[in-house]
Amino acid sequence: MTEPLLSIEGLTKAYPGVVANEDVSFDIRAGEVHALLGENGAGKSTLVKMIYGLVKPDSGTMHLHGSPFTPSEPSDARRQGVAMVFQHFSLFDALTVAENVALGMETPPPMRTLAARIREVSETYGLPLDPTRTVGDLSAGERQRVEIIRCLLQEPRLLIMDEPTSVLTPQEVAILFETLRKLTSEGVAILYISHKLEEIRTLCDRATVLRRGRNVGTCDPAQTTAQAMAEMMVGSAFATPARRDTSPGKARLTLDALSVRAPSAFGTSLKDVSLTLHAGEILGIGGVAGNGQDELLAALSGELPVPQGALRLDDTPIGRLPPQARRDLGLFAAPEERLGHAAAPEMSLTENTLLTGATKQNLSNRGFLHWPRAQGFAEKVIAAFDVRTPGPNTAVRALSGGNLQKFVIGREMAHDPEVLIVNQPTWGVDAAAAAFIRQALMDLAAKGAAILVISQDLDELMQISDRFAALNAGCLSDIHPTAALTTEQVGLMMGGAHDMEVAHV
Ligand SMILES: Nc1ncnc2c1ncn2[C@@H]1O[C@H](COP(=O)(O)OP(=O)(O)OP(=O)(O)O)[C@@H](O)[C@H]1O
Repeated sequence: MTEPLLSIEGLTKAYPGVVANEDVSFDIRAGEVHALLGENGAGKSTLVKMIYGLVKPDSGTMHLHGSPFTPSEPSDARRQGVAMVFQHFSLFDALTVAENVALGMETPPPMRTLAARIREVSETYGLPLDPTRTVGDLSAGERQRVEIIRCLLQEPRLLIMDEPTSVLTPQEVAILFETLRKLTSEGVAILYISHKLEEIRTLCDRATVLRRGRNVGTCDPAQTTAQAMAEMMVGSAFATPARRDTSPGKARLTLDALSVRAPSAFGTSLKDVSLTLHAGEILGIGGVAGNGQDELLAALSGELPVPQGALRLDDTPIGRLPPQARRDLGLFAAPEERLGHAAAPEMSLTENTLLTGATKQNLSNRGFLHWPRAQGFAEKVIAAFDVRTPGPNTAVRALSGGNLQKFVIGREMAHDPEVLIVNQPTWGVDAAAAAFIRQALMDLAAKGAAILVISQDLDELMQISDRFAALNAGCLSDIHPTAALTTEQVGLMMGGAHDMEVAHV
């Protein structure tokens, strides 16, 4: 039996109204990939923040290599060999890779030495990255490599990764797993948070499951089915989404040869994009992040004005209408970035209902807000989407990532939209909640809504969408019925084979 690298004994941390971690104990061994599982709000982020010195436990102890470990801040944790790659990268777009890495170091070496070190680590660990490239030009996978290399330069003994594969292509996931395996062969331990259970079964040696802040057990993922792990997290069985029979209705939303410049320097311009979205269908748009997804959502939601005639809702040209005017016509949208875009972090859930629901739910009248009604609407969303929070007056920033996602998607769906555009609807959401959101989208389509789902999760799109297209460098592939597509054809569409022939059934 290997001596534990890190032992955690009875860690407890409470926030107002919620115990995020309660008496959590487990060990992490050198050279293992240890998964930390749990549904949204189970306390995973809180636990790793305590290990990384960002949050101080109320009680409990930790030992690193047998010595008491009480990191007072992240730099203290880093000095003792603990590194962390966050879900949200903290990089400056306008700086180079090497400059970004230097910013994270307490005493950076001269730039040439650092660039050489980055090249060396990048080659040793199979993470291709040029230190002189500007970060704004990098893909999500390459940005993540900057963060990983930044960590590896500190030669960590424990590397914590928070949902590292949610932004990666399948090929990038394979590269990352190779790197992690090399690290573990050198004795580094990896603490790995993810909701992707099949990946955990492939990669991880052990998994510890948190449920409502408590450790409910450790299992061997290779010997446990994904469904069994999901049920351990939730404490009960849950239903997987069931496809419905579809009969698409009339065309509702039509985008006609839209070309539009990206609003930001590092965005992607849309090139000659045409699509028709019908009542009662889900149209899935796949593709690797950064290929025009944000711009497409912005053009459809009204945040990015386009030529008036390029976008029509039924027969009405709406290209220049702002988001609120589109909502008045029944078109709602939920963007990918939940903090700061879909929701205002410092405002309460009740206040956040006003952002998109003021008119549709009659939450304001001649400029006066109707608070009881807004609160009632927030409570309805919380109940319908099982948002774990002490109540509607909680600030958005206090919600766990997955619970905020449930709130944002639930808020738009609760308006009973006629046309709904969503980007990454289940990003960071646990298996049971993802199944719930997917089922809710299918039910809404079955009631006649026209739904466009942009997602990087191909399995999700194959499961819920009736037709599928892929975005690549701002161009949209042809649109095909999902049921007729093979994985290989989908890969080709994502790679930019726009005029491939697909057998229609
Ligand atoms: N700063 C904070 N203030 C108040 N409550 C908080 C704070 N941070 C976390 N919480 C609460 O603690 C609980 C655990 O949250 P945590 O972020 O650790 O969950 P998680 O398992 O990482 O969830 P997810 O998978 O959704 O990211 C949640 O109920 C959350 O609302």
